[in-house]
Amino acid sequence: MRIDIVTIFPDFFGVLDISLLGKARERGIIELGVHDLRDFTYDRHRTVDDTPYGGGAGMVMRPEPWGEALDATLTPETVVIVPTPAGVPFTQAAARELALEKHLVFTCGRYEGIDQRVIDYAASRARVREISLGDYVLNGGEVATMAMIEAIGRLVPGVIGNPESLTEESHEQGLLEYPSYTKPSTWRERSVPDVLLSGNHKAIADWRHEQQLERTRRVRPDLLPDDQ
Ligand SMILES: O=C(OCc1ccccc1)c1cn[nH]c1
Repeated sequence: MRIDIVTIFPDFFGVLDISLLGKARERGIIELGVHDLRDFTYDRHRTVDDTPYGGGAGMVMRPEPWGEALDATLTPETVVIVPTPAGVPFTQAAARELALEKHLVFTCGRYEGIDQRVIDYAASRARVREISLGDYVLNGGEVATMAMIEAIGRLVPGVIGNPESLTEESHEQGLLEYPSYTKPSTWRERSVPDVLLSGNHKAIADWRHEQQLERTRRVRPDLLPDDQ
């Protein structure tokens, strides 16, 4: 998979050289390109924003630099991901689907956002997904992009050593994950549930599923179909 990011803060993504994604890049499983939007401006001040038509507070990102940045990165098979509070909620299912794509381009908006014509133009050239991480507002798309790249990157085939560990995570079967324990079996007067020390794999699996249901009922009833 190739990932391109267009941003006015390219240094922000230096951290993607580290850890799991750093290794996936070394192994050639994921290719990453970070592009400074200002490299696609031609005025002396490398201007990327301007005042909004129709008035109102704040600034809007100008279309010209974005058009050039997209021309330099888009292919017909690209999925353009636009982090925005006005987007479709991001889910583990979306991460799984996007992990199978060949090419993702993340467009990091700042200020009040990107001129709408850029999104419309991109949609004439490639698939565009306007995605929200949650119902809150960040100053720009960079943090949201980092989170999505981590959620998607770890699902790209070959990135995680043991894909088995991916099947029992929260949200994988639509439920929250069961509580986990490791040595010592007693810690500060608190002991690990006996069933987990029993060696009875059926009882352990049943206990874990019940814990998933109980935790999901308590914390995220919205995830449960009405009959559970
Ligand atoms: O703030 C966000 O994206 C950055 C952004 C993009 C466009 C205009 C303002 C801010 C965001 C919140 N949830 N998911 C994404």
